[in-house]
Amino acid sequence: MFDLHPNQLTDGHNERQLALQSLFRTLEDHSEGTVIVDEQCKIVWINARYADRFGFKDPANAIGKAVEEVIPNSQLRDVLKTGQPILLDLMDTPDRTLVVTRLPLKDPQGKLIGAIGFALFDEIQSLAPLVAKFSSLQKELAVAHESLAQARRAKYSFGHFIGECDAVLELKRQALRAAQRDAPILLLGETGTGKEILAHAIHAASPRAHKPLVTLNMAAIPETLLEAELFGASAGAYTGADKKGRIGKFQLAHGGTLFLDEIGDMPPALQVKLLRVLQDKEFEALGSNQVQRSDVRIIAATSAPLTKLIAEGQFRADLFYRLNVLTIELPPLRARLPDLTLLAESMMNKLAASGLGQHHLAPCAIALLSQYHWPGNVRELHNILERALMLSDKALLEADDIAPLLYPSAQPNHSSSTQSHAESMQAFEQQLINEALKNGKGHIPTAAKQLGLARATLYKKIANFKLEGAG
Ligand SMILES: Nc1ncnc2c1ncn2[C@@H]1O[C@H](COP(=O)(O)OP(=O)(O)OP(=O)(O)O)[C@@H](O)[C@H]1O
Repeated sequence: MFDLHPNQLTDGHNERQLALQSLFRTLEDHSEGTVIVDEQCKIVWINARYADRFGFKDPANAIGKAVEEVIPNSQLRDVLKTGQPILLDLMDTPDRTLVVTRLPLKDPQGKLIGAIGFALFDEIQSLAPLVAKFSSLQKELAVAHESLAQARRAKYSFGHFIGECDAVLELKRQALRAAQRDAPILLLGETGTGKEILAHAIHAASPRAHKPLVTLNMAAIPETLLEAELFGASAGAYTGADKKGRIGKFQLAHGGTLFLDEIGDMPPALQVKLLRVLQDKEFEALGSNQVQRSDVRIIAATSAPLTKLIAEGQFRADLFYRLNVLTIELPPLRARLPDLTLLAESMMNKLAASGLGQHHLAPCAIALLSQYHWPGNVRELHNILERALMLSDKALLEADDIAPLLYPSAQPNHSSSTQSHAESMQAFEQQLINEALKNGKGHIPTAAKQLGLARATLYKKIANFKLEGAG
């Protein structure tokens, strides 16, 4: 195909020139059409075959015309604008789709002087398997994007936050007002008081509602992975599975809201980086020095005593002041007992729908629940009711059905009647911890939450008891 004579190849000066000429001739001979335009995108040359395809019997009649007057869907003007080739593309013509290549033409000094287009072939059918695969991959991608977007929408609105007592109405008023602003929000409250529901509701009521809501729980991710989880990692920042790089939660939440749960557990080094994002709206991915802009609204939550953590040097005061702009305190369940019946009935309705049968609470059961101190708050109420429903067939639950679940140690335990008070208490605590670990499938932060204990306290207790499966 390349009609170079072997002697000509030994001439180093001519080699490149000959190769270029030969390449052009080969493409010209074997393509369906060739067109060359000048820097104004006017046709300076078109071969007869190509001109004929567009209704010009004599190619000379196409010369001097703007390329689009002859080839309506030509993109050669884009090549002139960008100076970049379009190596492979599909172009529709009135009778068929062509596979085309478009290249910029430059003079020896590199100045753009025009562009050249080749219609490589019109046998689009030969590309059918490739095109079919491409369109099926595109469809799969669209489905995956949709389900990801679904996962990043708010799951709860203010309607899901059950409660009508004065404290809760005031809480909802504050949250609704905060939703309209763009400053960070800090949600404070004991474990199980509904901070996560409220974060979702705030996002759903904010002007960012149609953008993603992304959540990261600081206590649930090992410290070594947190930075990449939050800010992303550039390719090569890692070895192993993540060596391709990673998109961080800040990028995923772009335009929307980032909910940072258990902010009190954020490692000090990351606190500095978060502070910078809050101040300057800038950050860099792990292993990259490229500065990225962040348009993310932060909602942070914690059940930890932040002021105590600051005093102990575990939480930065400057970060606290940045976060502590719109602060909302969620009251514990024991401070909103008027809502207990409403909460319990709503939970029992949901549990009934999940197949546990419709139950109600007798006044004596409600009185008993109202006396309890609820260290695990609304989450604990849900657990107690779920267990009561599983254990009883009665439609109307009474105090006797609930008491053993609230105060198991108060129940007679004949096998341990010879134990001292301290031994009984220890056995009881061990049993509680074992149960929480079982419920949480060995996950210590989950078990700690259920028990209303700090993680560090639970670790210590487990070490003392030498519990099996503490994981
Ligand atoms: N006001 C409420 N109405 C209905 N359900 C609630 C309410 N508050 C909490 N819950 C339920 O209690 C459980 C715990 O709520 P959530 O996770 O929002 O609490 P949290 O304060 O974020 O807890 P933690 O600090 O342990 O993460 C969830 O199942 C939630 O649905």
